[in-house]
Amino acid sequence: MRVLVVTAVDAERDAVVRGATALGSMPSGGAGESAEPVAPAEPVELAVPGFVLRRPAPGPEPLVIDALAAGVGPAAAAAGAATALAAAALSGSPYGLVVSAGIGGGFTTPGRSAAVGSVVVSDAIVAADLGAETPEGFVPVTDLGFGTVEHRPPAALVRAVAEAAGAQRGDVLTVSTVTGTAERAAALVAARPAALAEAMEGFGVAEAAAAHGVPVLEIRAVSNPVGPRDRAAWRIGDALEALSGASAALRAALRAAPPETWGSSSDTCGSSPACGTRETRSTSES
Ligand SMILES: O=C(O)c1cccc(C(=O)CC[C@H]2O[C@@H](n3cnc4c(=O)[nH]cnc43)[C@H](O)[C@@H]2O)c1
Repeated sequence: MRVLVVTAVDAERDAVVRGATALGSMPSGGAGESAEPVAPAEPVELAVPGFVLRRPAPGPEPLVIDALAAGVGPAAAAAGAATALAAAALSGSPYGLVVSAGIGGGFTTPGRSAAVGSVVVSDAIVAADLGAETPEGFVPVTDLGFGTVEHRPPAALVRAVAEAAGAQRGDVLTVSTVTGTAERAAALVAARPAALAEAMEGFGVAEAAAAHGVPVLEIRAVSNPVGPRDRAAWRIGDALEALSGASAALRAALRAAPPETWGSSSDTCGSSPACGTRETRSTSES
């Protein structure tokens, strides 16, 4: 299977490549075996129009992981993901999974919270601010009769990756404006009580994946709490380290839980018109 991991910036992409390469360099069974690891091979660079993909050295399993830094925000993420997906489909080797990965903010809710340095795997990828402001409050685009505001990864895959990564599962919100007040953080959680993390790219990646009929997942390593702006509280190094670990876990989970175990109930596309008909999605559904 081929997997496309989309990050915002180079530092995140490199953390993903480091993690995915570490397990790939194990001689046979992966992490935990006593045999000496071989020296990891250098990642390979591949050009797609407008972007460069990095491919960690492959492991023994028939799994190819490509990592792409597409830029910050949902529009850049969607453009990068869609370009790579289209190039792969046209080359006759479509991706079987797309992952939005990077650092993010962690919510603190009455029931549970995502601490700095921890990892969140998405039960749902949610466009939290896609809609209209009205005198009665925020109205999501779906209530206006358009599109979708949520994509749901295959539940079995979410469980497998979260377990392998020692991560929490929860909703990951995509915002175009980083939350900077306690009031806004509380409003987001009130609208979406299962929210555990916030970032700026997941929904864009998910829309591109849905347009190609490919399952999607989001992994966020928490670099800061969601709430009042406090740059001094950021722990980007710790989060990138956690992202690396989660990328190794992703590779291990995909070995243990290949696509045929994900079940047929993935509602990645939901009712989104972006998914099109089965015919328009057929290039990557084999
Ligand atoms: O200047 C600020 O106060 C500020 C606060 C949080 C994040 C930023 C960014 O510019 C980071 C954007 C980048 O990192 C991801 N990210 C990390 N933490 C968050 C967050 O709390 N909310 C949303 N996005 C976050 C994001 O996906 C971008 O790729 C600036």
